[in-house]
Amino acid sequence: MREGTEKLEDRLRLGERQGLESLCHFKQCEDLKVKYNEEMIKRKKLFNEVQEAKGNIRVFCRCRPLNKAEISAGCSTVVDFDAAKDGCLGILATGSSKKSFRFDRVYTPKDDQVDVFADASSMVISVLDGYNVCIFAYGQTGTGKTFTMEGTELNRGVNYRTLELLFEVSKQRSDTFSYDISVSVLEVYNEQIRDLLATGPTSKRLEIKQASEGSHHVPGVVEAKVENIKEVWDVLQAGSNARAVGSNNVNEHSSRSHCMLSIMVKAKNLLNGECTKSKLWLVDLAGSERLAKTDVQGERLKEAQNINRSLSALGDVISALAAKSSHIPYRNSKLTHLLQDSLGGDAKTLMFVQISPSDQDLGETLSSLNFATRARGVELGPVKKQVDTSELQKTKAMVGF
Ligand SMILES: Nc1ncnc2c1ncn2[C@@H]1O[C@H](COP(=O)(O)OP(=O)(O)OP(=O)(O)O)[C@@H](O)[C@H]1O
Repeated sequence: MREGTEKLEDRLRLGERQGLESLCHFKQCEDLKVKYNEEMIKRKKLFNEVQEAKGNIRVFCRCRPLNKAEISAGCSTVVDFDAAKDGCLGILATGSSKKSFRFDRVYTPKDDQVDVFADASSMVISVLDGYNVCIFAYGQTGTGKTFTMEGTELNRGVNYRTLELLFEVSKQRSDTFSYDISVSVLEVYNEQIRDLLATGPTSKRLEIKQASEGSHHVPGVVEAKVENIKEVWDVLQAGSNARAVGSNNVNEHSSRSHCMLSIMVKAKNLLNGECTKSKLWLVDLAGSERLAKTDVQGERLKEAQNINRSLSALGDVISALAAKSSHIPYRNSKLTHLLQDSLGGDAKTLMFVQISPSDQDLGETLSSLNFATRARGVELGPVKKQVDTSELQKTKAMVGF
């Protein structure tokens, strides 16, 4: 009898434990369901934002503050931010006339790096969903292109924040997706491509090739696989240092070359085996100001001609896209040829047009704003994922489809 009671008690304890376990399991399922629904709402929001972004080149305009030299020289501000919240910007041209411009966003000198990146983040994340993306900063020297893209150690810019966000989102999605992220850092100077991550002597000329599936790449360029944000910082620093090594005057040199960070993403959907390959370009362009022909000669003249040529080529590509021309002249410069997959077609493009507030820079400011206005009119093609079908076929074969 006593033995029977003990057995009964054991069975009750076992039943209680199993009951608790299934309750826990139920609770876990409920938590997962909530998490799943939250994730789906987030994805839908992102999808809507990306859909909204399709169909044109988005243009964000950012104006830096007047600098110390300008203040002590008594320069005045020609930019009117009264309607900046609505994407409108006024430029007080000569006399009392005012010229108005409209962009997707307008940032005043008071807006910080966090404000700027918040608006770019949905486009950045879409690279994890298989879209090609290009974000570039355009403008006169000294207007803050490098500040927006690279930032400073204490005030990091779009490049670092992009990778930080990509790691964060890929971690959140680790139940359903696996991601491989690698990074290349290139510089285009005088129409020559330089690999800023290459170590040792690099006498080899780097050229752009088209792969069989149509995408463009530079054979031989270092693609550094990055697993976490610490590694990213090291890679970005290595690129930045290499840029400095190649020149006597870093700032001078940086205004005369295009610095291009390429982030390659290979994604695998763990549920259906679908694989995508996509690329995100983050580009700090050379200064867009036109130098008077009489002011420059020798090496400086060659630099200026190459910058003019490549920025004109960028303008021509944008115009051809706007005109829905059957031929888009990507190959007229190294810059546009490199960006080919991420400019036009089914890619998403974001341009930061950087301006100075100073009356001394009025001419260059108007020229940059006109360039950006033309770019904003460009309609791109339908949104399509860069599905890597070879990987999909491999996975399907493995699971016996
Ligand atoms: N929004 C901003 N807020 C505060 N300082 C800024 C801002 N934008 C630019 N600056 C400062 O202005 C100076 C010039 O900026 P930066 O070097 O980024 O210009 P740039 O357009 O990249 O020039 P370059 O073409 O010569 O490379 C830097 O000292 C930078 O810190």
